Amino acid sequence: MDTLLPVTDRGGPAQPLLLATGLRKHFPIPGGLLGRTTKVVRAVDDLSLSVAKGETLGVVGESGCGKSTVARLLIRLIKPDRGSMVLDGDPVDEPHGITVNELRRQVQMVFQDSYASLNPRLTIVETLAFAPKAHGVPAAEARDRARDLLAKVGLEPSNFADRYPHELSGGQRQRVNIARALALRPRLVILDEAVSALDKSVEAQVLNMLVDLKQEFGLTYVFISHDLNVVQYLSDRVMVMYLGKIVEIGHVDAIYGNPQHPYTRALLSARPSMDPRKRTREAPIQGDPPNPIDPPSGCRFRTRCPFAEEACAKTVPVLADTGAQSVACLMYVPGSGHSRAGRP
Ligand SMILES: Nc1ncnc2c1ncn2[C@@H]1O[C@H](COP(=O)(O)OP(=O)(O)OP(=O)(O)O)[C@@H](O)[C@H]1O
Repeated sequence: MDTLLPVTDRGGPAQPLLLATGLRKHFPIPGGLLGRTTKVVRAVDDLSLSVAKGETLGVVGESGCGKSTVARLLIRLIKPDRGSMVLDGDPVDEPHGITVNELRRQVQMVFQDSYASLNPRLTIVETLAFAPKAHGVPAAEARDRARDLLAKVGLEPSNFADRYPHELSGGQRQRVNIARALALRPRLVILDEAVSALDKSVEAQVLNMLVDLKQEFGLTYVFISHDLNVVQYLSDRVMVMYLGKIVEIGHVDAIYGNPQHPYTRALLSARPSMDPRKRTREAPIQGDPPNPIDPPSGCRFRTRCPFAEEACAKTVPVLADTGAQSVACLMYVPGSGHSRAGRP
């Protein structure tokens, strides 16, 4: 079985809505004499993923591991150095496949900062009608649609349509951002820490709204968050990133119930659990991630891994299918040279 393809609950491979292969993004750092680029930040390195129609793919990992860079690559806010993407069978490739403009219609993004994302000079209804008008929807229809969308995100149109962003609370503004993301009837919505700035009670309301909207509009989500509990609640599958790479990916129950990569195990053990019986005995993760300008050779996690051996410095582990999930660790590769190989 191709380990990158998501698996439906019935066990068969699901049709990917978005397939990204070999994405790489290295950010040059100007330095030295004449500002020549001498070093690069390896933000995302040869990363492949697929998102199935109708699923929510959760993305987790420590700060700086490349989650937002993946999001920005998927919507082409930034161009990959390498790699390709296919949206519902069509390559994202000008001039032969679908254009970046079309990609950005079908794939929308919601960011964390609800205020910075909105134009302070536009009323809410103008904000929501803006993109549809730019795509040729007549003004009156665009405004009607905007009012409908406001109602869908729980904001009474007669009360909110003519307000400005500064007159709204953070939760209300984020509802507007979500409505705006839906205005062009996208198929995939990428939520990058979209609920992280909200109070817990508001966050819960917005999460439930996201679940309802997904159902009503037949959406697919990529949900990026540092909050492991929220990711577990919302996701069908979860992708765990470390220093620009996927270390583990699979069904949410497999990742949370039986994490296999030493990094995933350490990450999950660090999360607060209300139930003392559910606290794991795993050693918490030590230290900070290495500098992405000069990542360790072989496995990038080896400098913090309790199971690291010489082989881990020599071989870059690729994702290996272990059944319910895929894991990039030599311990899961028989004959890899790791003393625990095949019996981690
Ligand atoms: N425009 C840029 N120029 C240089 N380096 C960048 C740029 N954007 C991101 N980076 C670096 O790339 C790496 C990945 O960053 P990214 O924002 O994708 O991580 P993240 O997992 O989303 O982090 P966080 O959870 O803190 O948002 C980091 O080391 C970051 O400093």
